[in-house]
Amino acid sequence: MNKMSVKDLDVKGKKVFCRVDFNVPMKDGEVTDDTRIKAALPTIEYLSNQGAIIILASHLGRPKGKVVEELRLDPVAKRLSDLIGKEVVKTDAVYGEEVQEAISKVSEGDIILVENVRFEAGEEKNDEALSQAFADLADVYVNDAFGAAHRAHASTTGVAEKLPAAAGFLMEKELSVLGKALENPERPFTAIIGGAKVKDKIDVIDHLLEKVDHLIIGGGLAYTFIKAQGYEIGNSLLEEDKIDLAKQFMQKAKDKGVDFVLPVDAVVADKFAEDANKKEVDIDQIPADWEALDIGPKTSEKYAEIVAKSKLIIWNGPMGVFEMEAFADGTKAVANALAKTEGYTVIGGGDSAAAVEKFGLSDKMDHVSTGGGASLEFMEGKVLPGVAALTDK
Ligand SMILES: Nc1ncnc2c1ncn2[C@@H]1O[C@H](COP(=O)(O)OP(=O)(O)O)[C@@H](O)[C@H]1O
Ligand SMILES: O=C(OP(=O)(O)O)[C@H](O)COP(=O)(O)O
Repeated sequence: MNKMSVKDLDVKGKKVFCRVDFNVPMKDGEVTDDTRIKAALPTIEYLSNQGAIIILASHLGRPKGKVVEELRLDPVAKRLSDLIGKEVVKTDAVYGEEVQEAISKVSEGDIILVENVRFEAGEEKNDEALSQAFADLADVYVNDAFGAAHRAHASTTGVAEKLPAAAGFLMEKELSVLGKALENPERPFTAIIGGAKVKDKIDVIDHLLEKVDHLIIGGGLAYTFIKAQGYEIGNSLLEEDKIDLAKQFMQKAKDKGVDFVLPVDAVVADKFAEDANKKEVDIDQIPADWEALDIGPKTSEKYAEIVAKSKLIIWNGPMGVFEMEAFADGTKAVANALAKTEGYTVIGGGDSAAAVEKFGLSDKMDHVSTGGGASLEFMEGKVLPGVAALTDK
């Protein structure tokens, strides 16, 4: 990467404004999954050991420029403190005097976490004054928030333009793994795309068709393709206005010699519910009043075979409605196939990462990205603003 690394900075005794992605799931004021906090520890520990004064900043949820009590970062500060074995000073302010005062009271190696940056209306607007207020707190900037790198906000891009700005270790690792995978893939290279909406995955499918040997489609978005092949899909998810595009993708795959793989069978249900009546049918046999909520066993087997012989596999999006146990088998089967393969496996964040975690298979994957939207945009070939804003080497 041609961007400055945290390793290139002399941070001893310096104030470092470090953007992290601590947008973690919470319930009843407790952090329920600390994966993202753990993922930022190497950078935080390094800065601390180097004798920097660390001012951490993150968003949590989407408070839209207002203070939302449940979205305060106090539980996150507590969990970070437990993980790192050191006090973390949490401020109620996002910037300004209260934060300056906290900074003046701590010593080298100490850690401050400011309040949820999205409590400020200027954050998502990439407001000049807020960016400057962040810059005024510190000598240098480090961005370790890969999960928010696709956002051009005050704490991800604005402030980066005002201070020497470097990538943290998590940011570097994410970019390096995803970058290597896409630029110089080991072959056969397989991408598995699932989830709900074709609309959201158009760019990624289009970009991946230029790169992969096998493109596997699962989840709700598969049925627009099945419909495009001329089959009845009942009440399955359909984006009518994307049928033509689905046809174009299948044609493009043919032209490029890409193996475009669609479900051959499905688990159909008579309603969208855990206790629905369900049955397995071939893909050309979906009954008119039923909907396909998971890939079927033949499809799972076929996908697992492709995964087994691939050298590199990227996965984004579940194969079915995995939140309901009755329709989780397809997603489980694909997760297990990835866990078993000798190929290098990359999980593209979001729902797939949650699924892999739920099945207890995260440790079996080579790389589980901390960014859903960010890894998707990266896979679309887009420049991430949070990365572009960092200082060139
Ligand atoms: N066959 C299906 N029918 C309806 N929803 C599905 C199906 N397969 C997967 N889903 C849903 O897709 C959602 C995940 O989609 P996701 O990948 O997060 O993004 P997107 O909605 O943008 O495609 C999950 O909540 C899952 O329940
Ligand atoms: O959780 C996040 O997104 P993700 O679920 O797509 O990884 C990031 O923290 C970005 O949050 P945002 O989509 O509210 O900007």
